[in-house]
Amino acid sequence: MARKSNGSQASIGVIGGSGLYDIEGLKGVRDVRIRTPFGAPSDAIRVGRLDGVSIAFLSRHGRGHRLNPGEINYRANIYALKSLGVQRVISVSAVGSMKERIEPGHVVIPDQFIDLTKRRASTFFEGGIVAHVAFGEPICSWMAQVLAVAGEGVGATLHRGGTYLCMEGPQFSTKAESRLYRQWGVDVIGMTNMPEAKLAREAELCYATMALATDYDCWHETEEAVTVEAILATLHKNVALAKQMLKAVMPAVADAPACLCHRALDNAIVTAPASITAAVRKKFGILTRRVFGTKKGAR
Ligand SMILES: CSC[C@H]1O[C@H](OP(=O)(O)O)[C@H](O)[C@@H]1O
Ligand SMILES: Nc1ncnc2[nH]cnc12
Repeated sequence: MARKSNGSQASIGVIGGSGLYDIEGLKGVRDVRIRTPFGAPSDAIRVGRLDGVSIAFLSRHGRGHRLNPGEINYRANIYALKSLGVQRVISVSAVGSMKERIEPGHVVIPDQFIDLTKRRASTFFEGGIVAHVAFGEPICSWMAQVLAVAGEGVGATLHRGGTYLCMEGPQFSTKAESRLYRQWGVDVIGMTNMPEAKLAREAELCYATMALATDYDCWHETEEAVTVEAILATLHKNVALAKQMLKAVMPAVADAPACLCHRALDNAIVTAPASITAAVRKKFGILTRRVFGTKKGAR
């Protein structure tokens, strides 16, 4: 069950991407500024209730869209959500379509990722503690299912499953790259879901993405190559749909059953407990408390 709001706590986190800088209809709103051992998140986190369900909303690029995809402190964002009690994260993202059948305006719920990012901190587990979490199924299948049902319920043209390729950016792809990714079978392209999804898994949070197609990137022979102008035009329409989907999905997410995502660190930490210093244990507090607390340390 979702934890009901006790002021600054929420069990569901929403990370709003391009075009989604706020959520309408939140009641009892509080903006919480959080400092984490990994630095500052993209913005203050807005905590409130949507139809009685407590949620924490974070603008990925910051309000006003101040951070490019490579500048986002993904570790701080995920850590900050975890520190508010969040257990499930819904990511909302603008993406380019790599398939003819995925038209701008459609919604994709990806189930796989290809990570081509190059210069981002992509793990919490370094500097004295090593962990290797399983990532063969990077998306929480239960969350993906309820997002799909919510999308279909509000009339979205929705594609269940698909591979999201995450590029470094901030420049868009070359045509050669775009054609290559199509040969790989990629469905959508974006710049932000990696390492976000990896970090969510390390933090034992469920994670699923509502990917809003805004353009056909630059591979398409007859459509114009992607521009920010075209993306923003489609985004304004998409964002209304995203907000409807978020509202529709909340009751189901709030009543979610226990999930394996919440045990991702079971058997993942390889550092011998005796080798983990007190300072490292302190820094990793909320991330490792469950495993160290229940197992008297990892193997
Ligand atoms: C302004 S379009 C390009 C921008 O939009 C996507 O971000 P997000 O996933 O946060 O919606 C894409 O990855 C780029 O960062
Ligand atoms: N074509 C594209 N490439 C990368 N990120 C995007 N976000 C939206 N459209 C995109």
